[in-house]
Amino acid sequence: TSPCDRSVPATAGLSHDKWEIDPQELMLLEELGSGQFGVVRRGKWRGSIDVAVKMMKEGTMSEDDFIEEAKVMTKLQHTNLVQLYGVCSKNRPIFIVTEYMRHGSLLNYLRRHKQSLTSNQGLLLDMCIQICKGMAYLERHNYIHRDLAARNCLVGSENIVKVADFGLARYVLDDQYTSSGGSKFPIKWAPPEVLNYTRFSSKSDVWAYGVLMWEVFTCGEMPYGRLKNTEVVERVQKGLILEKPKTCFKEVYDIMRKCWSQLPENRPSFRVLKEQLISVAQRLL
Ligand SMILES: CN1CCN(C(=O)c2ccc(Nc3nc(-c4cccc(NC(=O)c5ccc(C(C)(C)C)cc5)c4)cn4ccnc34)cc2)CC1
Repeated sequence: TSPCDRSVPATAGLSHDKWEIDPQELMLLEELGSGQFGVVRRGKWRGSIDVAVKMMKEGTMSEDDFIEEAKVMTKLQHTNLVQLYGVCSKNRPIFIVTEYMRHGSLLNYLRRHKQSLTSNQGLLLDMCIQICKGMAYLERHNYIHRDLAARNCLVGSENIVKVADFGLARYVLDDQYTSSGGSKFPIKWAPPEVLNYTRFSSKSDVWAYGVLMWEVFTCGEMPYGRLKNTEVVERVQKGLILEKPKTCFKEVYDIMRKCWSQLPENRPSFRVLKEQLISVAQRLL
């Protein structure tokens, strides 16, 4: 049933704000895993719509700020963004309800299908293009992700790939995650200006996107292998970059390298990246 379904009394949406979901309309099913915030479960909304429900462990996020932001997030709609349907904020823990992606995180998908994916450059490039389209939409709406990585993208049916949890990083309370010196900070996906001044922008998302491309073409290897965070910071600041993945066209690696320009202004926008990747795909495949 779509929200404009007439079978629901017209006033129904008015009593609740439309981003507020009535928990009685949710049926919680199996656990999908747990992340930074606690348990995530598959569910059914209004009996038929497949959803993922993040149950936010108390004290893990600044809830009121997030609930305010959820109104904006529900308006961000694109085929390559995991759609936020709404929140259940009237009781604790709060629930974040999104569309369901049946194949889980892109990182686990790459690792699970490494055998068949390694030889399929076309599919790997298509995954990168899909994510780039989602990120170009966020860029157009001046929306910064702040934690773009293969672990934060999700895979649905027919090799659909979508960007998830955009903007959520701002509401994490754990300073091990939020401060660049913290043990949980995603150092390996951060550009120099984020490491030095935590200056996030769409151009810092572009740097992270370059690392995500490297994750895709290595089918889920850990960037910089077992190097410690301090060693990675040193290398990045010296301008050392990730080497070309074995199974990756040189033209594709050249695009990755542009995402790792030291200065943000020398990195391409997602809009430009999308055009470059599509033309490489047309030429090479
Ligand atoms: C054949 N395989 C069997 C195993 N398998 C699964 O179990 C599986 C299937 C579907 C899954 N889908 C989803 N899984 C999740 C999910 C599951 C566990 C953890 C998380 N992630 C989080 O909770 C989380 C992510 C990021 C962040 C910050 C703020 C740091 C950026 C905070 C919290 C998401 C969210 N989803 C949103 C839409 N669809 C899903 C997840 C797992 C995949 C398929």
